[in-house]
Amino acid sequence: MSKESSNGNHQSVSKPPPSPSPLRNSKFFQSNMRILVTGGAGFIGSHLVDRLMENEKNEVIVADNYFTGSKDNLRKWIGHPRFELIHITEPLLVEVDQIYHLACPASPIFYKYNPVKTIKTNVIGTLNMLGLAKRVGARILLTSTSEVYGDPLVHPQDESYWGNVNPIGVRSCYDEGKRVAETLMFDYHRQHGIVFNVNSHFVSTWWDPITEIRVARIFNTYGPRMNIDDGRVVRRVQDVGEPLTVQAPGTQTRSFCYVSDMVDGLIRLMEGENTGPINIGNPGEFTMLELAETVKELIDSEVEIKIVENTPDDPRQRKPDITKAKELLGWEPQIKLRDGLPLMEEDFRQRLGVPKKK
Ligand SMILES: O=c1ccn([C@@H]2O[C@H](COP(=O)(O)OP(=O)(O)O[C@H]3OC[C@@H](O)[C@H](O)[C@H]3O)[C@@H](O)[C@H]2O)c(=O)[nH]1
Repeated sequence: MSKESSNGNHQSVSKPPPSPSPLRNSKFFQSNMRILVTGGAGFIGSHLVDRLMENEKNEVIVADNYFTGSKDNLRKWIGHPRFELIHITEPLLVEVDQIYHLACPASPIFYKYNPVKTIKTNVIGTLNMLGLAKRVGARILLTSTSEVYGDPLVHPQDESYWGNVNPIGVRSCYDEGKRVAETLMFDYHRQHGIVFNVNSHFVSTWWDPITEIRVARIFNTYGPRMNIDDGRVVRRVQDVGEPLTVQAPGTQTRSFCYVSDMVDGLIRLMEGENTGPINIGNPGEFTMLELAETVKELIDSEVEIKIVENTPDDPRQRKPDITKAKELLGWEPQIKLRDGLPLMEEDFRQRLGVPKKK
């Protein structure tokens, strides 16, 4: 807000800052952090909720439409006094301090199933969450994706790379959707709360703070609680009793991050001082054939590896440069693929009721 002064410059108008809720400062009410997690019933979301709930000062609200997530993932928190679960597809009116915005189908088979819904989730969903963040002054973190790099021509990918995305391809509902979501995040950040005078000098507007944003570009993630029907490669190569389907040519690469490492990176980003975008992923790079061979070696030595047809626009290589995450967040992944795969397999066997192979 600004007004014209006698010398023609815009001056900031004095307006008292919003006073914090009296309850927050009361000695009987600990200053809890109220955190919204969209997509919190999903694979990464539910692990994030577990970690946030471990802190007794946090109250967690999950908003999910259960398209790919499941209440089952949050079983242990349902009914907890610091936890709330909302079934939602529409704009949301809540008072929160932080928003982790994860909601979006992430497996290619799911996001390509209803591409219009996918892009709407990324564009309209992110706009709604930014509107909420702005209204209540919450810090918002977007889980963007390594798919913003498309079929990358730079390897490994660092955050300064603009990507190589087919804007009209079958994956673009997700890739371009996330790219727009990133744009919205930075536009809100730049636009809101900044007032310039006529000489283009910045005038601080402490009562209307800049929307605080955090953008994580997350790379392929795996671990317990992935949807049984997820269809992503780490899930598929663990289909008990089924051949391991490797999509041709099998030389394409991915880098797989265990879910607990991912959650740790997201929380560090949220709590830190950097907007990002920051790559969160494990730089250990494998071809899909190497992945299948590793599963064969660790989990089922008799399983057949079958080469099947690939899908359009499949990125040929992907590996995060995590220099920024290391330097700015003090983060790097701890769990190697060889250690994480058996943990994931154990979870799948338990959920499917399948005995361990001798
Ligand atoms: O059964 C399968 C499935 C997939 N694949 C191959 O495995 C590779 C990885 O495919 P996935 O379906 O697991 O996931 P993608 O890497 O293509 O996309 C993922 O990227 C990062 C995230 O943001 C998303 O989770 C997702 O879009 C691809 O090269 C694919 O061709 C197989 O070889 N066999």
